Parts: sequence; structure tokens; C-alpha cells
Amino acid sequence: MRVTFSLFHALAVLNWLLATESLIYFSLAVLQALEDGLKRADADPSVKAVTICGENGKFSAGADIRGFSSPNKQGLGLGPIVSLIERSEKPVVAAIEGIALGGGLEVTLGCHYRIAHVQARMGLPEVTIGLLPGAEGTQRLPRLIGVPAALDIITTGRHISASEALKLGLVDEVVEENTVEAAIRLANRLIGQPLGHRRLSLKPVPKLPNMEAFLTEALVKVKKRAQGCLAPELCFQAIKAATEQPFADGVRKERELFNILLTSGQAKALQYAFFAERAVEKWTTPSGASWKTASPQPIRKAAVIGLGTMGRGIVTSLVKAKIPVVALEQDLEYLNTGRKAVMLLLEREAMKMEQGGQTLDFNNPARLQFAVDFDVLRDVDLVIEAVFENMALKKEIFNKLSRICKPEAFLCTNTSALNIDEIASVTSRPQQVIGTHFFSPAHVMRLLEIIYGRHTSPTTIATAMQLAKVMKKVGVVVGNCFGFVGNRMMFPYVQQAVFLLEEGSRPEDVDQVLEDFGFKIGPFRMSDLAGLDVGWRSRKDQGLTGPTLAPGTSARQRHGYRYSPLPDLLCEKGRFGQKTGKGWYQYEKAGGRTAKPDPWIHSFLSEYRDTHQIKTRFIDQEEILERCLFTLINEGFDILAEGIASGPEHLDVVYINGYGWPKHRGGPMFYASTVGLPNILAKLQKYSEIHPDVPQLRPSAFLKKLVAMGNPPLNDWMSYLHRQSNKL
Ligand SMILES: CCCCCCCCCCCCC[C@H](O)CC(=O)SCCNC(=O)CCNC(=O)[C@H](O)C(C)(C)COP(=O)(O)OP(=O)(O)OC[C@H]1O[C@@H](n2cnc3c(N)ncnc32)[C@H](O)[C@@H]1OP(=O)(O)O
Repeated sequence: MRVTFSLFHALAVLNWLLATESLIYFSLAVLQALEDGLKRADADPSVKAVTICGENGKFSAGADIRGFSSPNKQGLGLGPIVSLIERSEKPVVAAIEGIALGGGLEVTLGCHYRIAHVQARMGLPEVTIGLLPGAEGTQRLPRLIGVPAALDIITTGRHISASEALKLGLVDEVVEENTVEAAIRLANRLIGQPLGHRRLSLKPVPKLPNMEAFLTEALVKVKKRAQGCLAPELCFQAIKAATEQPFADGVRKERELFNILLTSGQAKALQYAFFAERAVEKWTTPSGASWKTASPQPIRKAAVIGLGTMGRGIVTSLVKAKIPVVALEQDLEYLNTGRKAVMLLLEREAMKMEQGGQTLDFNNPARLQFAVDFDVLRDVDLVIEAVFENMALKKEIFNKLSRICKPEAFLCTNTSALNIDEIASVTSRPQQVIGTHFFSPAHVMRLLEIIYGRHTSPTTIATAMQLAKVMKKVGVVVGNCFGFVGNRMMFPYVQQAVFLLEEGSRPEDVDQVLEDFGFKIGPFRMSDLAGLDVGWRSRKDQGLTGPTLAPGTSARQRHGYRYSPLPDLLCEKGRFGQKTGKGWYQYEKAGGRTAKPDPWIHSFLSEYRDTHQIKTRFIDQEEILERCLFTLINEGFDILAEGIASGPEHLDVVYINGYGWPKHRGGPMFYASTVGLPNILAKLQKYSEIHPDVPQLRPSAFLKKLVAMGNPPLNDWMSYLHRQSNKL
């Protein structure tokens, strides 16, 4: 960041480069330089006005997030610097280019005037990392733009465009040309003009006729959206203080609330999640392929095969990413149904985008084309197959693609569990075959699991990762195994949930515990939403149920291990979930969305227990939580040990972005580190002794090893993978 002094006499400009580092966020050095520069400007009578700008076209991304977990808490001295700016007797103008976020935007609120470049983005995203704007931003912003707008910006952390900032009165001017020069011109015009009315700390918060009622209603909304996350509510409290107390008292309140958040585990978890999401971009594979050396190929045109729920969402994502796309179905009837559904999704997306001042062009055949003939795929750069989850069908399609598509084209499969190598084996280009596992609804969910096979080339991985980025998704590169990372960890979680029903719980009990933990939706509500028939089909394919099951197989055992036929029995009764109006819950009608506990299920479970002579017992919340979460985490340790994912952050990013894991708990592996690995191990050992026929409860060897090595911090886990432990 630079402080530029305008010299009155010659109207010349002296650029004193104060920051030695060109970081986009505040380091201690930048803060010190800013403070020194301001003091020098104040003391120098030849300096008549000041402008503050960023380096390399970026104003600032705020405080260094890593500093919040370091002992000398960098950035904490920012509030007094903002006050220092505001008190200046010389006009100070902020020149906002690129981004002004968090503490960066708070610095501009101390300035007397703000000019933004038309492409600049602004925001106070502290809430997203578990904090609140702690450099007096919660007190100045409502004074500048009013309580409703400030509340929206601070409690959501959303970025706003320069044009919205101008409408809100957050900036005084938006320019298309050189922002710094425009700011210097303005600074020079302001010399000698009164500044009192521009000091936000001296202004009252604009009144609302019904402030109290407004705040009461707003708090309800903020809490509902927060889903157990503390920061939005404390942001609210800080803004409320601005409406009730003088500026100085409001600032004290802001500091007190900031400190509560800073020392809460949630801020630590959310900041971990911020860096985890960036860490997974730097992918590597066990064979040494890496983001550093692999280059993505351009995707100028893509195709999607299959316009079921997933295919429709994928097409929508590609259109939104401005990648021309061909959507293919097996016949005209399916194509027309699919086309209608895609157009509906796109219309909705276009409407949403219009509200944010953007447009979506999808009525142009060069952008989106529908077809039934594979021949149209000859010129595409990448195909995403999104048909029914059936190996034979996928192989047939890949074989055809391999013959029709140009040799350089990449072939992706949207399978959620099937073997990538087997699919690739029917093509003549296994190095260009990769799994791209989208999550439903595919145009909304941010996760894209990217699965490399034995022969997948680094270029193919890099291209899939680039595609994720262009579609504004988080790509996570993982190895090939049944269920990959996400679903593989999900199986034991869901399995435990069903076992708990056998032993005495009700679906709503289990869901409630996991929703209270912070999951957006519990396992039974989720299963009803996804459709119970999906898992049933897969279990039939695996020979676990259905006509291929060997006669005489025990109802509750498969291959010598515990098995619950409950989901199969529900499917046999046509209870597929929301789509049939009945599943683990009952719904108002087929396709209904409001889940109501179903007395039928309660008596069905009771009869089931009688039939199998299972004594119903009361199961407390702790056991529900531990059995579901610890088996999921246990599987995570096996995944790490097998090299399927290159670090615990990968598993956490998958769970936060694809499975509704509460972000303020940092993902399952981060959560495990906060619970303490010895505690997890002890509980798994206990449950495993009670249920010796459930292998998923047996502690992973890697978990045992980490405990034996003294429960090292999560960042160090992977370094213990191949180390010898003599304590085992
Ligand atoms: C002991 C108690 C005492 C109590 C006293 C109370 C007094 C309190 C006073 C506190 C003062 C607080 C001041 C302020 O309110 C707090 C803050 O400012 S918090 C920070 C807010 N800012 C953000 O959250 C922005 C985060 N960054 C982003 O959103 C994006 O990075 C971006 C800026 C939009 C850029 O996006 P991209 O172009 O996609 O690039 P990347 O995301 O990949 O980022 C590139 C690179 O930079 C790293 N990075 C970005 N921002 C920060 C940051 N703020 N801190 C640290 N690092 C950052 C990012 O990780 C990437 O690094 P890489 O992965 O490549 O190594």
C-alpha cells in the first residue's frame, strides 16, 4: 500500500513507496509504513493532501489471516491507524483499485473521500473467516450507508461491485481511467476545504422509523442463515451497538466481540478452511505429477451426455462458464424433456444474475446445442458423460466416444463410485480419461471431485482442475477407489445411522443430532431427497440384495459382517423418499419437500426389532454423533494411508463443499484434530468391542500410529505416514 502526498505549490506528486512488500494483505511492515507515512505527511507543512492506494492495481485484501493464529497477532493495530487517517487535518482520498476487502476497506472508511475503479470489488468478508470487521468498520459503515445496507454487507461478507458501492454511497466516485490520478486530482481540489462533515466517527447513524422492530427481525434472519456459526450474530451485535452507543463505546464493544470471535474455535476452523481450499489447488499425485509442471489444455467446446438431473446441472454450469456446449441424449423424447429442464434452469440462473447486473446468453445455438447424434461430438475438446450409474452402459459410451471424438479430446465420467480404470480400458486413450464427480444440484454445489486413473496424464488432471476453476467450483484431485473420497467416507456414516435405527433410534432423532451439529441436512432427510432407490440399485449391482443374493443368506449379515436390510425393505415397499411421498419420513404428496415423522416407520422399526429379536434401547445424542462421525473420520484415515488423497485438507474441502459439513467446524479431519485423536481412538475401540461384526468401527492403523506418535498437529500428519513407530 502507498501513501501519495499531493504538494500544493507545484501540484506535483511525490510517490513515497512505503511498503517494501507487494503483498495484497497487511503485514506488520505495511501497517508500520502506513502509520509512519501518515505521521510524516501530517508533520510536513509542504504536504497539503494525501491519497492512499494499493500496489499492482490492488488496494488491499485486509489483514493477514495467518496473523490471527500467530502469537503476535498482526493487524490488530489497524483500528488506531484508521482513526489517525480520519483525524488528519489534510484531506485524505482513497484510490480503490482491484479489491478493498476487510481491513483494506476499513482503511478507506477512515479516509475523507473514496474513489473506486469501475472494476473494483469491495466487501467486509471477516464473517466468512469467523470474525467481524475489527478496525472500527462495524461502527463507520452504518454511519456511511445506513444500518440495513451495512448489516447486509457485514453479516454476509459478500463482495460488492463499484457500481453498487456508488449507489449505496460507499464511494464518492467511480472512474474508468487511472484511479490514482483521479484521486490525486480530487485531493488537490479538496485542499483547504472543511473536513469535519467527512469524518464518519462524528456522524450519527441514520435513523430508521422502526429501528427496534427492524433489528429484531434482522436478528432472526441472521441467526437462521448462520446455522450455528457465531460470527454473523456477533457482527449483528456490533452494528446494533453502533445504533445505540456513541462511537467510542461502539468501538469498545466491537473490540470485545472481536476478541470473543478471535479466541473461538470457529474462527480457527473457518480460517483453516480458507487456506485448505487454496491448498487443494496445488495438487500432486503419488507418482509425482503436480500442478507445478502440468499445463491445462484450452476447452473451447464441451459436450455433456445424458440430461438427467446431473447432466442438466452440468450443462447449466458450462453455459454459465461461457463454454459452448453440446447436450446429447439417447432419443428425441429424452432430449426434449432434458432441453425443457435445462432451459428452465438457465432462465432461473439468468434472472439471478440479472439482479447482480450480469447477463447470461443461452439462446444462441453457438453457445448451447441439443442433439441425439454422437457425430456432433467430433469437434469437442472435452466430453462429460453423465448417464445412469451402470458400468456396462458407461463402457459402451466410452468406447463410442473413443472412436468418434478427435484424438486430443478429454473424456470425463461423472460417476460417483465406479472404477475409472475399467471405464478407461475400453478407450484407445486412457491417459485422457478422468472422473469428474459433480454434486447435485450440479450448477449450485461447489465441489468437483477429480479422479485420476492409473493412466490419466498430468495434462488431463490439470485440464479438469482448470475446468473446475472456470466453472467457479473447487476441484479436489483424488485417487481411484470405490466411492472415491466423499462417498467412501459417507458409506460408514450412513451405515451407522441405519444401525442406530435397528438398535432403537428413530430417523428424526438421528437427523436432529447431526443437524444440531451443523449439517445442513441429516442422513435420513438426505437419503429421502436423493432417492432411496439409488443406493438400492447399487446394492443390487453389488449382489448385496435382490435376486442374485444366494438363498439362505442371513438377513442381517453379508460376507460375515453386519448388514442392515432396512433400506432395502423400504424400497421393496415403494418408499423411495420425496419422489414417492414416503421414505424415512412422510411428505404431503409425491415430490413434496416437508418431511414429517411417520408413525408407520416407527411401528415398522418396532416390528423389525421384534422379528430379529433386537432389544430396543435408548440411544443418547453423544453415541449417535460419535458413531456416525467417528466412523466417517476413521475411513478418512484409511484414505490418507492409502494415498487416495494427498492430505487431510482434501478430505475437509470435499466434505465442506459437497456434503454439507458445517464449515465452522473445519471439515471432518480438522474436527478430529480438535476432538483429539486419542479420544477418537478410544471411542472407536469402545464401539468396536461392542460391535465386533462392524469392521468400519475398527480403528484405522494410521489413526493408531498418529496417537502412538503423540497426537501430532494436523499439518504434520502426512509426514508420519511412512515413519516407523516402535510404539505400535
Ligand atoms: C488478543 C485480542 C485482542 C483484541 C483486540 C481487538 C482489536 C482488533 C483489531 C483487528 C483488526 C482487524 C482488521 C480486519 O477487520 C480484519 C481483516 O481484514 S481479516 C481479512 C479479511 N480479508 C479477507 O478475508 C480476504 C481474503 N482473501 C480473498 O478473499 C481472496 O484471496 C482475494 C483477495 C479475493 C483474492 O482471490 P484470488 O485472486 O482468487 O486469489 P487467492 O484467493 O488464491 O489468494 C492469493 C494468495 O493470497 C493469499 N491471501 C489472500 N488474502 C489473504 C489474507 N487476507 N491474508 C493472508 N493471505 C491471503 C491466499 O491464501 C493465496 O495464497 P497462496 O495460497 O497462493 O499461498
